Amino acid sequence: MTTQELVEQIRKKQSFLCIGLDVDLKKIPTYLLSEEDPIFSFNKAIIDATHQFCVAYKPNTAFYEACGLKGWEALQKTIDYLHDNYPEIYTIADAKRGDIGNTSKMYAKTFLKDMGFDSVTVAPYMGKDSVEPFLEFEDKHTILLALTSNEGAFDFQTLKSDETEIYKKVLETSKSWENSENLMYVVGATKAEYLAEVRKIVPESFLLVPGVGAQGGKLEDVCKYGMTKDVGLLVNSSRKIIYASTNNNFAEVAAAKAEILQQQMAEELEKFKFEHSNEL
Ligand SMILES: O=c1ccn([C@@H]2O[C@H](COP(=O)(O)O)[C@@H](O)[C@H]2O)c(=O)[nH]1
Repeated sequence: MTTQELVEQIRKKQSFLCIGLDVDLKKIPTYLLSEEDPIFSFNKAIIDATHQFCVAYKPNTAFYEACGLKGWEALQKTIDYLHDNYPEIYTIADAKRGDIGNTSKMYAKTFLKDMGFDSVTVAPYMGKDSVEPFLEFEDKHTILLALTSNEGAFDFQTLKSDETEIYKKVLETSKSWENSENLMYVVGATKAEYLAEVRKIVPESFLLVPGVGAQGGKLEDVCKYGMTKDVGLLVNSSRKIIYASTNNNFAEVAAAKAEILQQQMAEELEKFKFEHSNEL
C-alpha cells in the first residue's frame, strides 16, 4: 500500500488506529482453545468486529513465534484473511529485525514479499547496510525504531553523541539512505513530549506510535505534537482493546473500545483542521 492510499483510508474512516494482534493463549477465552486454530479464530473474531474503526493491524511476531510452526501458520492465515476480506487495511509485522546486509535481505523477503505485509519494524543499531535491503521494496514501508515507549529507551536512545541524542541521529542519518522515502519511524506514545523534536527532523514522515492504553500514553498529547497535514500518525493499542474482555463477547467489547478511540481520533482530526485552517 502506498502512503497516499494509507492517508486516504485514514480520511475516509476518520481513524488512524492500529490494533495490535498480540495473541497470548493464556489470555484468550477458553472456549477458543478447543478450536483447530485458536490464534486465528481469535484474530478473525477481533478483525471482523473492529475493522471499521481502524486502518491497520499490527501482529507482534513474538507472540506467534512463541507458538512455533502453528504460530507462523496462524500469522500467515491472519494476513491472508485481511488481504482477502479487508484489502484496504494496512498491515505491520512488528518483528524488529535488522542484521548484516545479506541476512536482512532474507528478513525483508520473508515479511514484505512472501508473507505479504505492508511494512515491518526494523532496529537501526546495525546501521545503513542492515536497513537498506528492507527499503528496496516498492510501496512497502520499513518502520525504524527511533524512540521506543519503554523505560529502557533512556539507556541509549536519549544519550548524546557529539552533542546530539542518539534517536535524533537515527532520524537524521536514515534520511540519507537509499529509498528513504519508504521509511516510517516508531516513537512511543509515552514519549509524546519528544514528538516536537522528532517533527523538526522528520516533518512529514509517518510515525507508528505504540503505548496508548496499557502503557499509559495519551492520544491527545501524541496528536498535539505529532500530527501533520497528512495526519502522519498510526497510533497502536493492543492489550487494552483485544483483552478488554475475556468472556465470550470479547470481540464485541473490543469493538466498543476501538470505537471510543476512533471517535477521539475523529475529534483530533477536526481539531487539527480547525487550528490549521489557514495552512491547509
Ligand atoms: O516502542 C515500542 C515498540 C513496539 N511496541 C509494541 O507495541 C505493542 C504495544 O502493546 P500494548 O498492549 O498496547 O502496550 C506491543 O506489541 C509492543 O511490543 C511498544 O510497545 N513500544
